[in-house]
Amino acid sequence: MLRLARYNRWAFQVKYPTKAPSLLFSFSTSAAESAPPIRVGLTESSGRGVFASRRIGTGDLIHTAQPIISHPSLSSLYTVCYFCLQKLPINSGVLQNVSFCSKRCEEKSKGLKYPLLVKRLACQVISGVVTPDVLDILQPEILTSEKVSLMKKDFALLRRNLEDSSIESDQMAFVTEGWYTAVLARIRINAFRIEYPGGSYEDLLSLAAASVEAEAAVGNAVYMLPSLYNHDCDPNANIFWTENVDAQIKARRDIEQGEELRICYIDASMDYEARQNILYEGFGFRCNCLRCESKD
Ligand SMILES: C[S@@+](CC[C@H](N)C(=O)[O-])C[C@H]1O[C@@H](n2cnc3c(N)ncnc32)[C@H](O)[C@@H]1O
Repeated sequence: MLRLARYNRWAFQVKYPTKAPSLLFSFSTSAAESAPPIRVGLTESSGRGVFASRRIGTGDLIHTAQPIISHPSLSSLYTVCYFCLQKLPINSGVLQNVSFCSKRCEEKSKGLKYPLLVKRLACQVISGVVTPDVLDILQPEILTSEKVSLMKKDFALLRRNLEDSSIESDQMAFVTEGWYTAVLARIRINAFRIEYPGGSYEDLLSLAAASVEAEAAVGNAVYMLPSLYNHDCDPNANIFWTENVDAQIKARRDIEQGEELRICYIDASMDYEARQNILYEGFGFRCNCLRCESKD
């Protein structure tokens, strides 16, 4: 999970509903027939969380999820579809100069190409795909006043960028400093880094190139339901991507009804101190999982 956040004390006014979202879930036919075996509820000490509503077996697909917003990483701009992040075909060793894998993806993205999730979201709102408050339900990062000042500079750039694109002022009336910081505060702690499992020769080549450029991810995306999963350093569920931006969540072991489902936000092979530091510095919380409580 991409977590760039620093979690400091600055009273940030947010709309933060506790109602579970009911949109943007999609369910595979191999998952439960009608609804996934989960419910969203309150945990004792980690805010909202996702719980098993019935027993789930090891390896079961719990649900899949489509993103609210996504964008390719800069090194993948021309190698994956700009909308669904699926790898683009390679033609005789030369990458085709296309950015969408299909007409459908091109139409769904309305042809818009912006490198940042927040700009992408602004464009989606302007083109009527989503409403400006679509991310309000997600937990925001708590921002320092210094961070907000920095964001304001970026905000001015975004406004200028939209004005330069000849977008009518009433169409972008929602693009205020308040909207920008609130959206970014959510993106920063809820965006996932999308990496595909390496397999083919091309995958290995691009992985090698990516490690030189320190960017193995094909892109980033924000989802609704997956953002409600809390972290565990020994998780009982995994989130992963196989060929495009659609996420899959699977059980890593048998899970009893009522048990909280948790995924791992970081590299769980690190030691206790390193994990705690990364989770605190980057994600803004002290991990309360069993593994951390026993300082393993
Ligand atoms: C992506 S959100 C997860 C959903 C969140 N609990 C909510 O109510 O929206 C990440 C936030 O959940 C809390 N959290 C997640 N895992 C945690 C853990 N292992 N220990 C303590 N807090 C945790 C932290 O506040 C963290 O910033």
